[in-house]
Amino acid sequence: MRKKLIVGNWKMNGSQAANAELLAALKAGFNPAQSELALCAPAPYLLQLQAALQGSGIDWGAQDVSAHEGGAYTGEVSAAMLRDCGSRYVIVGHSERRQYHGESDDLVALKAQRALAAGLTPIVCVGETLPDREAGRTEFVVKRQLSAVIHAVGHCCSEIVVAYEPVWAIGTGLSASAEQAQAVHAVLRAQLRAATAQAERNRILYGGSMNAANAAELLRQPDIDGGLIGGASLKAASFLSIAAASPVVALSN
Ligand SMILES: O=C(CO)COP(=O)(O)O
Repeated sequence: MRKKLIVGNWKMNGSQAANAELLAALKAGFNPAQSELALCAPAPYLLQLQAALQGSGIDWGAQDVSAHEGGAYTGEVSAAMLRDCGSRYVIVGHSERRQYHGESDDLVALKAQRALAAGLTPIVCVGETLPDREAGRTEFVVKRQLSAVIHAVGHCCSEIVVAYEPVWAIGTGLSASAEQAQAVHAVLRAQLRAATAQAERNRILYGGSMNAANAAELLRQPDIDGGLIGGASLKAASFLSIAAASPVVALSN
């Protein structure tokens, strides 16, 4: 079993003062024997995370990255800049970016490629909307989204993290059931296995209303390797209790 990876996606939340409090509490409560922990913060706070978290065992990263390498792209943040701020991870293709910023599968794939080239681990989000699920299109949609990334990153495929985030479960308080999530994770694992001999290394996270109450059951599933947590990552107590719900793993990967 892979050691669980619990990632907080702060989305557009935080302030220097609130972050300082949250980071101090997380550092004090983090138990590296239980899980790996990472925080994906708004870009202006990455240096604050670097200063606070260096040497703590907690990783950090961003929530988006430019598809361009650098130059005249006003407002964009490059993968190299994120790396320069000590980031290990970057989320790409979050449904909020796909939905509100029109990000296509191909753009997300390019961003994943840029991230890997700069030494970052992309956390590639996939997930169906409620109409997709109701029309029986869940598998088709998530496979199409992941396929674009697999195609773009080629032999680096085993280095990505995948996050299955059903859009209907995000911020709604209505998590997918452990069975629903595991079924989709198994589909994604099979897709990764077909693309790389090292698919057992890939972590596939679940995201969508994961909280202290439902984390243990979700994290017990064989293909759920961790969580991508929104709302519940903004409070130290709830985020740490999700991390503490990770099953104990004898051998880390
Ligand atoms: O979008 C998410 C993480 O990326 C999930 O958000 P919530 O945990 O708030 O549902």
